[in-house]
Amino acid sequence: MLNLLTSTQIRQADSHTISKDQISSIDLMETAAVAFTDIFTNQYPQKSTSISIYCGTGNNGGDGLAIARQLKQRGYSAISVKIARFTDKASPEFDANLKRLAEVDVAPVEIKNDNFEGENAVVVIDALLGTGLSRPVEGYYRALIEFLNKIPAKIVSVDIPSGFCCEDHIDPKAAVIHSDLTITFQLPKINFFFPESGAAINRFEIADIGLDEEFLAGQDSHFKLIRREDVQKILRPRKQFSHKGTFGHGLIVAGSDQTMGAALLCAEACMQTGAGLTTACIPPQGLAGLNARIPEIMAIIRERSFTFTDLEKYNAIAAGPGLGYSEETVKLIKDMVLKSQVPLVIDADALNMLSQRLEWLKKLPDYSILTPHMKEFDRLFGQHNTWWGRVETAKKKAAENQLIIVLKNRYTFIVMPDGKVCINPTGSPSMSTGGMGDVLTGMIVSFLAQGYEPKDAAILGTYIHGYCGENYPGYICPPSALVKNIPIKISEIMGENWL
Ligand SMILES: NC(=O)C1=CN([C@@H]2O[C@H](COP(=O)(O)OP(=O)(O)OC[C@H]3O[C@@H](n4cnc5c(N)ncnc54)[C@H](OP(=O)(O)O)[C@@H]3O)[C@@H](O)[C@H]2O)[C@@H](O)CC1
Ligand SMILES: Nc1ncnc2c1ncn2[C@@H]1O[C@H](COP(=O)(O)OP(=O)(O)O)[C@@H](O)[C@H]1O
Ligand SMILES: [K+]
Repeated sequence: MLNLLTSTQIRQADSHTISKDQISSIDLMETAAVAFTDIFTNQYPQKSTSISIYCGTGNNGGDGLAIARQLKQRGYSAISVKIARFTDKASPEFDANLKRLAEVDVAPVEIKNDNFEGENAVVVIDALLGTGLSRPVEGYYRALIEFLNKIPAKIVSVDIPSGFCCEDHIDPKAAVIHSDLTITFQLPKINFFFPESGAAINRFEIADIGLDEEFLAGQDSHFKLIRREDVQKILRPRKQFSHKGTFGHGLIVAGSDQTMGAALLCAEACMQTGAGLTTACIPPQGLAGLNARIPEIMAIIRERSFTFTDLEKYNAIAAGPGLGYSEETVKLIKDMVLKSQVPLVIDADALNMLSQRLEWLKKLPDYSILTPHMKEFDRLFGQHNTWWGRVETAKKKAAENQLIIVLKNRYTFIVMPDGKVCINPTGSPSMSTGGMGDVLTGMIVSFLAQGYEPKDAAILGTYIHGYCGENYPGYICPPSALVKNIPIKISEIMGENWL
């Protein structure tokens, strides 16, 4: 997994690379400028595009000046450079790049107060402030950022949108550039994955600047980004002499009169993800639908006062999707919490029951997996004002109770009992449709049933769920369509190894 680092750690990686590879800071900046320009020119190949580059006087501004020179040398003819010179301080690399800019015949304009001139460029490159941000942005910088956010130009930020806080709580009132594209150096920054960054970051791309990989991987960090190769390493091919018993038996306790679809989606996801057997425990009204839609799935009919006498025959159990909240269902779930010998996947209504009975948290089998969305999470663990706060709480609760918490969003956070936070990169807004979480629960329980470790089941389920959704060729991805694609998508990820 990719080790995600704080701004301070990335600065240390810069310095380490400079001393180890015996390259100068100015040369590293040049590498960064070239890597940025390669991506930028792919996005904007038209050399007549009018481009204004706004530079601060630190190293982010130094990058901006080097990028201006690169663009000019590559034949971009309509380049203008604006320097926000609000203090007397300037970094040596900034000064050096300012001198080099004269070589390509670009004369920068200096901005010294908030008397900004109109800006007609089609593209603005934002190189005002980078990871050296040391305090909230105020004064002329704030005014300039607010000015740039109002003009119609597309904004491409260098490394981070100016004013962006790379880790810790994001202040919604902070002055920050609203970028269309952020081209970031070496590593995505931790807060790129937090929902509050949505205003500042529409999308980002990574420019490799050759920092020492070993050093980056060796830094202490709780945040890891899941990559395709991690998933490929975990997935096991199905062996020739395997049979349905090899792949486990998943039980789905779900569904009520009004929300039977949740049970059907969850059970189908379990089957399509490869469990040997899937049983859905549903009310009698769901039986006809289940048999008609998914004949592969067995049913246990849940009449009033139903209790399980044979829980031990299931290799994995999921509870909650569309289950409904009644005295009967609470009793059923309580029984499972106390009796199950295998980790449970707890979702939807079962999570809401848990939030009223927090004493169950300690009683759940170790490595049980909770799959809350934001509202379910706050119902469980209290109201949070920021996602950073939510993730901090998830780390604490996962450790205290030896649980895995799958906190769902655009980038789902999979929080492990040891405090590790694995961030899932896959998925798309086409997946924001009711029923999508039910499918995720079915996929996770399926991997558990097949014998994967709970932490691996959570990673596989979440990554592959998002992968199926992001590749769906349509404006929305209906959960019932996603579910049919799961087997093909798993073999696509596995490549030649799928059998
Ligand atoms: N060789 C390398 O290291 C490489 C670095 N690279 C690039 O360097 C960037 C980091 O550069 P950096 O450290 O110089 O910081 P940067 O973001 O330009 O700003 C610092 C200046 O801003 C000031 N300032 C801070 N907060 C402020 C505020 N709220 N409002 C107003 N001013 C504020 C601060 O002042 P001070 O805090 O000292 O008062 C200082 O003067 C990084 O993002 C990447 O783009 C790449 O080229 C790769 C190689
Ligand atoms: N914009 C998005 N980008 C990526 N994934 C998304 C997006 N919107 C929703 N999802 C995914 O879809 C699922 C929705 O789950 P949930 O809210 O529990 O749905 P439901 O309760 O309707 O089943 C989560 O796994 C979430 O990560
Ligand atoms: K910037």
